[in-house]
Amino acid sequence: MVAPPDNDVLFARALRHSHRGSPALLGVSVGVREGEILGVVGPRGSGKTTLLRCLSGQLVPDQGEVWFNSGPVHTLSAAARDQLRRERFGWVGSEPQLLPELTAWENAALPLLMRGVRSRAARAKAQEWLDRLDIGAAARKHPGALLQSERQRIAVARALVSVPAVVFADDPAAPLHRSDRAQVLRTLTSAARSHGMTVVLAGTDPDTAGYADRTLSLRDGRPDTASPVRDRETPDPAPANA
Ligand SMILES: Nc1ncnc2c1ncn2[C@@H]1O[C@H](COP(=O)(O)OP(=O)(O)OP(=O)(O)O)[C@@H](O)[C@H]1O
Repeated sequence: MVAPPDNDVLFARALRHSHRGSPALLGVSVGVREGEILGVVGPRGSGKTTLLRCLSGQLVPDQGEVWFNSGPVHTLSAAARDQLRRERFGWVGSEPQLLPELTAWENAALPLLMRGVRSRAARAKAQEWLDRLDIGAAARKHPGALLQSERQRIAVARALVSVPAVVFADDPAAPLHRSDRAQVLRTLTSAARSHGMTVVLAGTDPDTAGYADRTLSLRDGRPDTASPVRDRETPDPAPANA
Protein backbone atom coordinates (compact mmCIF):
# COMPACT_ATOMS: atom_id res chain seq x y z
CA MET A 1 0.00 0.00 0.00
CA VAL A 2 1.35 3.42 -0.95
CA ALA A 3 0.14 6.29 1.27
CA PRO A 4 -1.94 8.96 -0.50
CA PRO A 5 -0.93 12.59 -1.07
CA ASP A 6 -0.62 14.46 2.26
CA ASN A 7 -3.08 17.18 1.33
CA ASP A 8 -5.96 14.77 0.71
CA VAL A 9 -8.18 14.26 3.76
CA LEU A 10 -9.92 11.44 1.93
CA PHE A 11 -8.44 9.35 -0.83
CA ALA A 12 -9.62 6.34 -2.79
CA ARG A 13 -7.53 4.26 -5.15
CA ALA A 14 -8.93 1.98 -7.86
CA LEU A 15 -12.18 1.08 -6.07
CA ARG A 16 -14.14 -1.84 -7.44
CA HIS A 17 -17.30 -3.17 -5.85
CA SER A 18 -20.19 -5.42 -6.82
CA HIS A 19 -23.51 -5.91 -5.08
CA ARG A 20 -24.33 -9.62 -5.18
CA GLY A 21 -22.42 -10.05 -8.42
CA SER A 22 -23.79 -6.90 -10.00
CA PRO A 23 -20.94 -4.41 -10.59
CA ALA A 24 -21.44 -0.92 -9.11
CA LEU A 25 -17.90 0.51 -9.11
CA LEU A 26 -15.38 -0.46 -11.77
CA GLY A 27 -12.17 1.34 -10.85
CA VAL A 28 -12.71 4.77 -9.30
CA SER A 29 -9.88 6.83 -7.79
CA VAL A 30 -10.46 10.19 -6.17
CA GLY A 31 -8.86 12.51 -3.62
CA VAL A 32 -10.67 15.12 -1.53
CA ARG A 33 -8.76 17.99 0.03
CA GLU A 34 -9.47 19.32 3.50
CA GLY A 35 -12.36 21.79 3.50
CA GLU A 36 -13.22 21.00 -0.11
CA ILE A 37 -16.71 20.28 -1.40
CA LEU A 38 -16.49 17.47 -3.92
CA GLY A 39 -19.57 16.91 -6.05
CA VAL A 40 -20.20 13.36 -7.28
CA VAL A 41 -22.67 13.48 -10.13
CA GLY A 42 -24.10 10.95 -12.51
CA PRO A 43 -27.33 9.33 -13.60
CA ARG A 44 -29.25 6.91 -11.39
CA GLY A 45 -27.37 3.69 -10.87
CA SER A 46 -23.99 5.17 -11.84
CA GLY A 47 -22.40 4.19 -8.52
CA LYS A 48 -22.62 7.41 -6.47
CA THR A 49 -24.09 5.82 -3.33
CA THR A 50 -21.71 2.87 -3.52
CA LEU A 51 -18.76 5.27 -3.79
CA LEU A 52 -19.91 7.32 -0.78
CA ARG A 53 -20.52 4.16 1.24
CA CYS A 54 -16.99 2.93 0.44
CA LEU A 55 -15.42 6.31 1.24
CA SER A 56 -17.27 6.55 4.57
CA GLY A 57 -16.32 3.03 5.68
CA GLN A 58 -19.88 1.67 5.55
CA LEU A 59 -18.80 -0.75 2.86
CA VAL A 60 -15.42 -2.38 2.33
CA PRO A 61 -14.72 -2.34 -1.41
CA ASP A 62 -14.03 -5.68 -3.11
CA GLN A 63 -10.81 -4.15 -4.41
CA GLY A 64 -8.96 -0.88 -3.92
CA GLU A 65 -8.05 1.35 -1.01
CA VAL A 66 -9.69 4.09 1.04
CA TRP A 67 -7.64 6.44 3.18
CA PHE A 68 -8.73 9.05 5.72
CA ASN A 69 -6.16 11.48 7.13
CA SER A 70 -3.37 9.26 5.76
CA GLY A 71 -4.66 6.17 7.58
CA PRO A 72 -6.13 3.18 5.72
CA VAL A 73 -9.88 2.67 6.24
CA HIS A 74 -10.38 -0.46 4.11
CA THR A 75 -8.20 -2.57 6.43
CA LEU A 76 -9.91 -1.47 9.67
CA SER A 77 -12.14 -3.87 11.60
CA ALA A 78 -15.89 -3.32 11.44
CA ALA A 79 -15.82 -1.91 15.00
CA ALA A 80 -13.04 0.55 14.15
CA ARG A 81 -14.91 1.67 11.02
CA ASP A 82 -18.08 2.20 13.11
CA GLN A 83 -16.11 4.29 15.55
CA LEU A 84 -14.55 6.34 12.74
CA ARG A 85 -17.98 7.00 11.28
CA ARG A 86 -19.43 7.98 14.65
CA GLU A 87 -16.58 10.27 15.62
CA ARG A 88 -15.37 11.84 12.38
CA PHE A 89 -18.07 11.54 9.73
CA GLY A 90 -21.59 12.84 9.21
CA TRP A 91 -24.07 11.27 6.81
CA VAL A 92 -27.27 12.51 5.24
CA GLY A 93 -29.06 10.49 2.59
CA SER A 94 -32.08 11.09 0.43
CA GLU A 95 -34.35 9.59 3.12
CA PRO A 96 -34.23 11.32 6.51
CA GLN A 97 -34.23 8.06 8.54
CA LEU A 98 -35.19 9.72 11.82
CA LEU A 99 -36.17 7.85 14.96
CA PRO A 100 -39.94 8.34 15.21
CA GLU A 101 -40.06 8.16 19.00
CA LEU A 102 -37.62 11.05 19.41
CA THR A 103 -38.40 14.75 18.94
CA ALA A 104 -36.79 16.82 16.21
CA TRP A 105 -34.12 18.22 18.53
CA GLU A 106 -33.36 14.80 19.99
CA ASN A 107 -32.90 13.38 16.50
CA ALA A 108 -30.66 16.28 15.51
CA ALA A 109 -28.66 15.98 18.73
CA LEU A 110 -28.13 12.20 18.50
CA PRO A 111 -24.46 12.30 17.41
CA LEU A 112 -23.68 14.49 20.43
CA LEU A 113 -25.78 12.46 22.88
CA MET A 114 -24.09 9.27 21.66
CA ARG A 115 -20.71 10.82 22.45
CA GLY A 116 -21.81 11.59 26.00
CA VAL A 117 -22.43 15.34 25.57
CA ARG A 118 -24.86 16.40 28.29
CA SER A 119 -28.45 16.80 27.25
CA ARG A 120 -28.63 20.56 27.86
CA ALA A 121 -25.53 21.34 25.78
CA ALA A 122 -26.59 18.90 23.06
CA ARG A 123 -30.02 20.46 22.91
CA ALA A 124 -28.59 23.98 22.57
CA LYS A 125 -26.33 22.88 19.70
CA ALA A 126 -29.16 21.01 17.97
CA GLN A 127 -31.41 24.06 18.29
CA GLU A 128 -28.71 26.24 16.68
CA TRP A 129 -28.58 23.99 13.62
CA LEU A 130 -32.35 23.59 13.44
CA ASP A 131 -32.70 27.41 13.53
CA ARG A 132 -30.12 27.75 10.78
CA LEU A 133 -32.15 25.35 8.65
CA ASP A 134 -35.39 27.28 9.38
CA ILE A 135 -36.90 24.40 11.33
CA GLY A 136 -36.21 25.63 14.86
CA ALA A 137 -39.91 26.08 15.67
CA ALA A 138 -40.45 22.33 15.21
CA ALA A 139 -37.77 21.30 17.70
CA ARG A 140 -40.23 19.65 20.08
CA LYS A 141 -42.30 17.90 17.43
CA HIS A 142 -41.96 14.28 16.47
CA PRO A 143 -41.06 13.33 12.87
CA GLY A 144 -44.55 11.94 12.24
CA ALA A 145 -46.01 15.44 12.69
CA LEU A 146 -43.67 17.02 10.18
CA LEU A 147 -43.53 17.36 6.40
CA GLN A 148 -40.95 15.39 4.42
CA SER A 149 -39.03 18.62 3.71
CA GLU A 150 -38.95 19.41 7.44
CA ARG A 151 -37.79 15.89 8.31
CA GLN A 152 -35.00 16.17 5.73
CA ARG A 153 -33.74 19.39 7.31
CA ILE A 154 -33.58 17.63 10.67
CA ALA A 155 -31.45 14.92 9.03
CA VAL A 156 -29.15 17.63 7.67
CA ALA A 157 -28.90 19.20 11.15
CA ARG A 158 -28.01 15.77 12.56
CA ALA A 159 -25.22 15.36 9.98
CA LEU A 160 -23.69 18.74 10.87
CA VAL A 161 -24.33 19.05 14.61
CA SER A 162 -21.04 17.48 15.70
CA VAL A 163 -19.04 19.43 13.08
CA PRO A 164 -17.57 16.22 11.63
CA ALA A 165 -14.37 16.19 9.59
CA VAL A 166 -16.25 14.91 6.53
CA VAL A 167 -19.95 15.13 5.70
CA PHE A 168 -21.24 12.61 3.18
CA ALA A 169 -24.41 13.91 1.58
CA ASP A 170 -26.02 11.37 -0.71
CA ASP A 171 -28.53 13.26 -2.81
CA PRO A 172 -29.84 15.04 0.32
CA ALA A 173 -32.18 17.29 -1.64
CA ALA A 174 -33.78 14.50 -3.67
CA PRO A 175 -37.13 14.43 -1.82
CA LEU A 176 -37.54 18.21 -1.75
CA HIS A 177 -39.24 20.78 -3.94
CA ARG A 178 -36.99 23.05 -5.96
CA SER A 179 -37.02 25.99 -3.50
CA ASP A 180 -36.41 23.70 -0.50
CA ARG A 181 -33.66 21.91 -2.42
CA ALA A 182 -31.77 25.14 -2.98
CA GLN A 183 -32.10 26.17 0.66
CA VAL A 184 -30.95 22.82 2.03
CA LEU A 185 -27.97 22.57 -0.33
CA ARG A 186 -27.01 26.20 0.27
CA THR A 187 -27.20 25.83 4.05
CA LEU A 188 -25.34 22.53 4.03
CA THR A 189 -22.50 23.81 1.88
CA SER A 190 -22.21 27.25 3.45
CA ALA A 191 -22.21 25.75 6.97
CA ALA A 192 -19.52 23.30 5.87
CA ARG A 193 -17.42 26.11 4.44
CA SER A 194 -17.75 28.30 7.52
CA HIS A 195 -16.79 25.42 9.83
CA GLY A 196 -14.05 23.96 7.60
CA MET A 197 -15.90 20.67 7.06
CA THR A 198 -15.08 18.61 3.98
CA VAL A 199 -18.13 17.50 2.00
CA VAL A 200 -18.72 14.74 -0.52
CA LEU A 201 -22.02 15.70 -2.13
CA ALA A 202 -23.68 13.24 -4.51
CA GLY A 203 -26.59 14.13 -6.72
CA THR A 204 -28.42 13.46 -9.95
CA ASP A 205 -29.69 17.02 -9.91
CA PRO A 206 -27.64 19.12 -12.37
CA ASP A 207 -27.56 21.87 -9.71
CA THR A 208 -25.34 19.73 -7.48
CA ALA A 209 -22.16 20.69 -9.33
CA GLY A 210 -22.93 24.36 -8.71
CA TYR A 211 -22.46 23.86 -4.97
CA ALA A 212 -19.16 22.00 -5.31
CA ASP A 213 -15.56 23.14 -5.72
CA ARG A 214 -14.83 20.16 -7.95
CA THR A 215 -17.01 17.55 -9.55
CA LEU A 216 -16.41 13.89 -10.28
CA SER A 217 -18.77 12.53 -12.92
CA LEU A 218 -19.63 8.85 -12.86
CA ARG A 219 -21.25 6.68 -15.49
CA ASP A 220 -21.79 2.94 -15.14
CA GLY A 221 -19.44 2.75 -12.16
CA ARG A 222 -16.55 4.53 -13.86
CA PRO A 223 -15.37 8.11 -14.13
CA ASP A 224 -17.25 9.56 -17.08
CA THR A 225 -14.52 9.98 -19.67
CA ALA A 226 -16.32 12.96 -21.19
CA SER A 227 -15.92 14.94 -17.91
CA PRO A 228 -14.16 12.81 -15.25
CA VAL A 229 -13.21 15.60 -12.79
CA ARG A 230 -14.05 19.25 -13.26
CA ASP A 231 -12.89 22.24 -11.22
CA ARG A 232 -15.49 24.87 -10.53
CA GLU A 233 -13.04 27.52 -11.77
CA THR A 234 -12.70 25.73 -15.11
CA PRO A 235 -15.04 27.42 -17.58
CA ASP A 236 -17.37 25.10 -19.47
CA PRO A 237 -16.01 24.33 -22.92
CA ALA A 238 -17.54 26.46 -25.64
CA PRO A 239 -20.26 24.66 -27.57
CA ALA A 240 -18.93 23.01 -30.72
CA ASN A 241 -20.97 25.26 -32.98
CA ALA A 242 -20.04 28.52 -31.15
N1 LIG B 1 -27.72 -3.27 -2.12
C1 LIG B 1 -27.67 -3.50 -3.44
N2 LIG B 1 -27.97 -4.72 -3.95
C2 LIG B 1 -27.90 -4.95 -5.27
N3 LIG B 1 -27.57 -4.02 -6.19
C3 LIG B 1 -27.29 -2.80 -5.76
C4 LIG B 1 -27.33 -2.47 -4.35
N4 LIG B 1 -26.98 -1.16 -4.21
C5 LIG B 1 -26.75 -0.71 -5.47
N5 LIG B 1 -26.93 -1.68 -6.37
C6 LIG B 1 -26.72 -1.56 -7.84
O1 LIG B 1 -25.44 -1.02 -8.05
C7 LIG B 1 -25.45 -0.03 -9.08
C8 LIG B 1 -24.99 1.31 -8.52
O2 LIG B 1 -25.94 1.73 -7.54
P1 LIG B 1 -25.74 3.02 -6.69
O3 LIG B 1 -26.89 3.10 -5.72
O4 LIG B 1 -24.37 3.07 -6.12
O5 LIG B 1 -25.88 4.17 -7.79
P2 LIG B 1 -26.39 5.68 -7.64
O6 LIG B 1 -25.67 6.45 -8.70
O7 LIG B 1 -26.23 6.14 -6.24
O8 LIG B 1 -27.91 5.58 -8.00
P3 LIG B 1 -29.15 6.46 -7.43
O9 LIG B 1 -28.95 7.86 -7.95
O10 LIG B 1 -30.34 5.77 -8.00
O11 LIG B 1 -29.08 6.37 -5.93
C9 LIG B 1 -26.87 0.01 -9.60
O12 LIG B 1 -26.94 -0.85 -10.71
C10 LIG B 1 -27.69 -0.54 -8.46
O13 LIG B 1 -28.85 -1.18 -8.93
